[in-house]
Formats: sequence, C-alpha cells, structure tokens
Amino acid sequence: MVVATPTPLLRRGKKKTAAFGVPTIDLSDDKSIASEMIVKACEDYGFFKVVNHGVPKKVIARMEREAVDFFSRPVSEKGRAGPAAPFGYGSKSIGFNGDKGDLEYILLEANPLSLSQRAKNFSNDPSTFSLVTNDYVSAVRKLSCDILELVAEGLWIEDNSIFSKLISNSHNDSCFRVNHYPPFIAPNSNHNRDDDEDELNNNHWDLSPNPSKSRVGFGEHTDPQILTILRSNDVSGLQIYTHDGFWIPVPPDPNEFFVFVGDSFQALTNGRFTSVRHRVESINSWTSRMSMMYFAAPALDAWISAPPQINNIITTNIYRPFKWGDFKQIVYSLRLADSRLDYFKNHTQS
Ligand SMILES: C=C1C[C@]23C[C@@]1(O)CC[C@H]2[C@@]12CC[C@H](O)[C@@](C)(C(=O)O1)[C@H]2[C@@H]3C(=O)O
Ligand SMILES: O=C(O)CCC(=O)C(=O)O
Ligand SMILES: [Fe+2]
Repeated sequence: MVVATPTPLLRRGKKKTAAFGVPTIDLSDDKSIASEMIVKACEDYGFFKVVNHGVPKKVIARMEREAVDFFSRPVSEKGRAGPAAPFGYGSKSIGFNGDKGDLEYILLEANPLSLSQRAKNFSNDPSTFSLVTNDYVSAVRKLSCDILELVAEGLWIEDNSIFSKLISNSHNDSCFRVNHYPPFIAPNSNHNRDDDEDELNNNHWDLSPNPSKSRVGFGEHTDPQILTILRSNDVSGLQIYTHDGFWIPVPPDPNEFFVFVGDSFQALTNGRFTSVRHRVESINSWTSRMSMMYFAAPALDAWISAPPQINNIITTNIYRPFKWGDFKQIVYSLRLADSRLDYFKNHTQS
C-alpha cells in the first residue's frame, strides 16, 4: 500500500491541486492488516481504493453496458424517465435547489422492488435491466458490508456488525446513481482524438470552445450516507479535497472501487472519520466519463449515533443522535456544497 503525503504538483490560479498515492487496501490481505489500513485511510482522507474486492468483472461490465445503452438513446426518450425527483433521469440539474453540472444521470432506489418498477423507464428489456442492476447493487452492498466489518474490527469494537447491520437491514435506504459526463475539450488545447475511443452518444452535447480550461461536472460536496462505493470508466475528472487544503485528482481505475466516508459515518465515529469533500471537473477528454455510485444508507428510522466504544479518547459527543430520515430531509433542503452535519452539532460544540 502507498500512502504518500500530498506534495504540491501544480497550481492553477488560486486553486491548489496536488498528486498523491491513493491509499490502496488489498481485501485479500490478512484481515488485521486490512482493517488497520482502512481505519487509517478513513481517518487521514475519508477515502481509499480497494483491490481484490470480489465483485466479478462480468457484473460490472453488464451494468456498464445497460447504462451505456440508456445514455445512448435519443434525448426525447431519456427525458421520459425524468425529471429526477430525486429518482429517475436527470440532466444538468442536481437536487432541488439550483445546483447545476455538466452531466446527465440516473438515480435509483437500490431495493429490488423499486428497481423492478422503474426498469421499464430505462430499457426495452426491463427484466434484464432490473436483474443486472440488482446483481450489481447486491455485489457492492456486500462489499460495503465487508468494509464496514473491517472498520469495526480496526476500531476494536467487539460486535463487528455494528455498522454493517445498518445497511444490510431490509429497510435500508441505499441508492444507486450512474453519472455520464460529456466529452470536454478546452480551447487551444492540442488534445487529439484517439481512434479507438468507444464514444457514447454526444450528439446533444456542446463541444464548442469554452472560455475555461475545465468545466464543473459535479460540484464539490460530501456524500450524506455512511459509505459510497464508486466505480468509473477510464476517464478522469474526480478530485478529492484533503485536510491540508489540496484538491487532488484521482486517477481512474475501471477494475477497482473507490470508497468515500459519508457524513453519517463521520457522525457514527464521533468525528474520528471525516466525510471527504469531492467534485468532478471535466478535463480534456474526447470520451465521456461514466461513473456508478452505490450510496450505502440505513433505514429512514435508524438512529445515527456514535457507539460508546468509539469514545475511548474523546468523551464528548460532537453530534446529537439523529434519525437518517431527519438528516435526509435537511440534506434535500440544502445546496450541494453545504455542510449539513453542522445542523446536528451539540450546542456545546463551536
Ligand atoms: C443538491 C442536492 C443533490 C443531492 C441532495 C442535495 O440537496 C444535497 C446532496 C446531494 C447528494 C450528493 C450525494 C449523492 O449523489 C446524492 C444522491 C445524495 O444523497 O446527496 C445527491 C443528492 C441528489 O442528487 O439527489
Ligand atoms: O461522478 C463521479 O465520479 C462522482 C459523483 C458524485 O460524487 C456523486 O454522484 O455523489
Ligand atoms: Fe459524491
């Protein structure tokens, strides 16, 4: 595993960016090693990559194919699966409060019933779409549970299912999103189109010169859930924000998964882990970026509160216990970039 300290690489205007070695956890390693490394990555960055994750390549490839097929449809057809409210097909608008991004997306509830009910909006072969999506979601849910069990072990909590049971609960409120970012070529760039690029439908995207060198794909934010499991194709754009104030580009890796600590995990660990701010900037590419995120969330009536075992050093609770459903309401009343956990801080905290 490489965990390098971020070192400044390039500066653009006032924006600080840097390169670093993404903490990488090999899930085939000895459990005690993997669990210790995951806890360290969650504390240092709230972000890491997992390899030897056990999700079959075929499951990923079939999900990707379904999503490519959907995004390749004519705009008028895709529009019938929207607007996202919040579930469904969305284009350029994110959430209900005016956030915009250069992307189109599918947002779905990750439970089998809802997936099968919505499948007809996304495919001419709904039963295959729902089967493939279910297989993908089940595989990444299992991966989330494995990671959460390792976290509990790394924190020396006796009940290693203390976190995983929140998302394996049959009423879990997890969701699944596929984002599709159009190609972007900055003006005056010498970027050449590769012949072998398997380009997704781009007939409705504006590829004319843009005055800036990059475009906002998905604005900066933290994910509200417990964990996010992300897989993308080979096109870059994802950046994470580190504690020392750097935006770090994350090199894509289509065979592996990236894991993000979400706000609810920050609260469940009484601030020992921090949810990682991240964003997507479209940077020179003739091909589109496609990413798939599984957002692991508990049931709406589940309490988010740090177990006493977390508090072996700091004994004050930073956050008031809250129900996931109440937190979600606040989340949807706010903008993408807002710090929503602040609403649940104990009054004694500054
Ligand atoms: C602007 C918004 C979109 C979002 C809900 C919110 O009000 C603030 C958080 C956003 C976010 C970010 C992570 C996930 O992509 C997401 C599904 C989530 O749970 O919170 C989105 C929400 C969304 O796009 O509906
Ligand atoms: O598309 C990506 O790579 C990340 C998107 C994201 O952060 C989100 O959908 O919450
Ligand atoms: Fe996110």
